[in-house]
Order: sequence, then C-alpha cells, then structure tokens
Amino acid sequence: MSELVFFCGTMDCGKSTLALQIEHNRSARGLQGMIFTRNDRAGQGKLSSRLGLVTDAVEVEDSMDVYAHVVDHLSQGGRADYVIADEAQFLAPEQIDQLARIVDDLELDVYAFGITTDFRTKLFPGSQRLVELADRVEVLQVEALCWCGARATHNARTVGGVMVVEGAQVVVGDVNQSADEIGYEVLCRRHHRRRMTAATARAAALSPDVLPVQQS
Ligand SMILES: Nc1ncnc2c1ncn2[C@@H]1O[C@H](COP(=O)(O)OP(=O)(O)O)[C@@H](O)[C@H]1O
Ligand SMILES: Cc1cn([C@H]2C[C@H](O)[C@@H](COP(=O)(O)O)O2)c(=O)[nH]c1=O
Repeated sequence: MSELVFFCGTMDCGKSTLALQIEHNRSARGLQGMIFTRNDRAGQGKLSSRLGLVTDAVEVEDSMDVYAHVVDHLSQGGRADYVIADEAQFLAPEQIDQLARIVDDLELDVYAFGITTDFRTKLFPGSQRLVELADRVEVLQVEALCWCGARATHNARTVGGVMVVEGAQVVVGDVNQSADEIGYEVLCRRHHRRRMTAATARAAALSPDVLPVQQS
C-alpha cells in the first residue's frame, strides 16, 4: 500500500540528506523518482543538503498543481515510481492535498520533508496540512542540539545572533550566518521561550552583573 510520509524536524537535522539517501537507494534499484522542492537555499530547481550533495528537482510554483504535473509526465510516457517533496513547509495546503491524491489515485509513495513550525513556533500551513493528511509522521532521529546541549525542538530567526520575533513567515536562510545577516539557530523550547541564543547567552555570561564580586 503506498503512503504519504512526512519526515519532519528542526532546521539542520538532516531532512534533505535523508531525502537524497531515499532517492539514491531507490534509483540504485532502477526506480525513478519525481523530485519536487521549493525555495531551496541552493537555488531554483535544486534539492541540496549541508553535506554537499545536491540534485535537480522540479521547483513548485505558487499556482502549480503537483498532481496534474505527475499525471502529465506519466501521460507523456515519462516514468515516476515515487515522489519526493523537500521544503514541503513552503507548499500551499492545496498542494499537500495534491500529494495525497498522488498516493491514493496513482498509488505512488510520497515522501515529504520539512520543518513543522516557523520562527514564532507557529505551524507552516503546508506542514499543518501534512500532519492532518499523512499516513505517517516521522520525526528525524539525528537530533540537532541547542547551544545548552539539550535537544533542539524550535527554530529561532536571528539578526546578528539576536533572536527576532517579527517579520514575514518565509525568509530563506541558513544557520550559522554571519553577524548582521538574517539567520537561524535551533534552540530547545526553554531557550526559545527566553529568546536566549548562543550569542546572547555568551554575552550574559561575560556581563559584569553575573561575575563574582571581589570583596577587598
Ligand atoms: N561537516 C559535516 N560533517 C558531518 N555531518 C555534517 C557536516 N555538516 C552538516 N552535517 C550533518 O548534516 C545535517 C544537516 O543536513 P541537511 O540535510 O542539510 O539538514 P536539513 O535539511 O534538515 O536542514 C547536520 O545536522 C549534520 O548532521
Ligand atoms: C524557521 C523558518 C525557516 N525558514 C526557512 C529557512 C530555510 O530556508 C528553510 C528551512 O530549510 P532547512 O533545509 O530545514 O534548513 O526555511 C523560513 O522561511 N521561516 C521560518 O520561520
């Protein structure tokens, strides 16, 4: 029975790497996948992992019907044995419904990968729809870590290392950006709630307020 699987986790936990591994293992056995992505950091029509691997993919545009795209491909004599959708949080809810239809009507496995929540801990609409529709939701096992060593569960947006809570939901970016750039950092819930990033924790530790007072 084919299924819709949502592989999720924080940023930088290995989702795209797993997508590329699934693609590699299936293509090594002669299967052919249809790979979708949207807004990958490597550019339009790319699925890339921080381990340096990258493959070509179909860029999902706003108005695209992903079900119709696969049907067109098949009806023109193309082959698709399974479907991968990376950065699935950026897909519209209707496009997630189209992925489910690929599973149900075309009987293809669909593997979707994405972060569940944004920098304000709110579900992305595409991820919400995946949680609602997926046959299985798998949380990635390679856990990203907060600066304190706890499992990172949330994504923070930063400017110069300082967490921000205002702004557009979608801003393509990466972890470990240099100062002044908009970047991201994964945090445990405790430190996300306290807005305490690695940089602000370091600054607080160095502050004279928290140094032991020398009595003479
Ligand atoms: N130099 C490195 N050596 C080993 N593993 C690395 C290295 N750089 C990144 N990684 C691994 O790659 C993961 C990020 O993979 P990626 O697929 O890009 O994540 P995601 O798609 O979830 O954002 C990191 O959590 C880490 O495990
Ligand atoms: C938290 C958050 C993230 N994004 C963007 C930043 C990246 O371009 C992607 C996540 O990619 P990854 O492969 O999982 O690292 O999402 C965003 O636009 N808005 C957010 O709130």
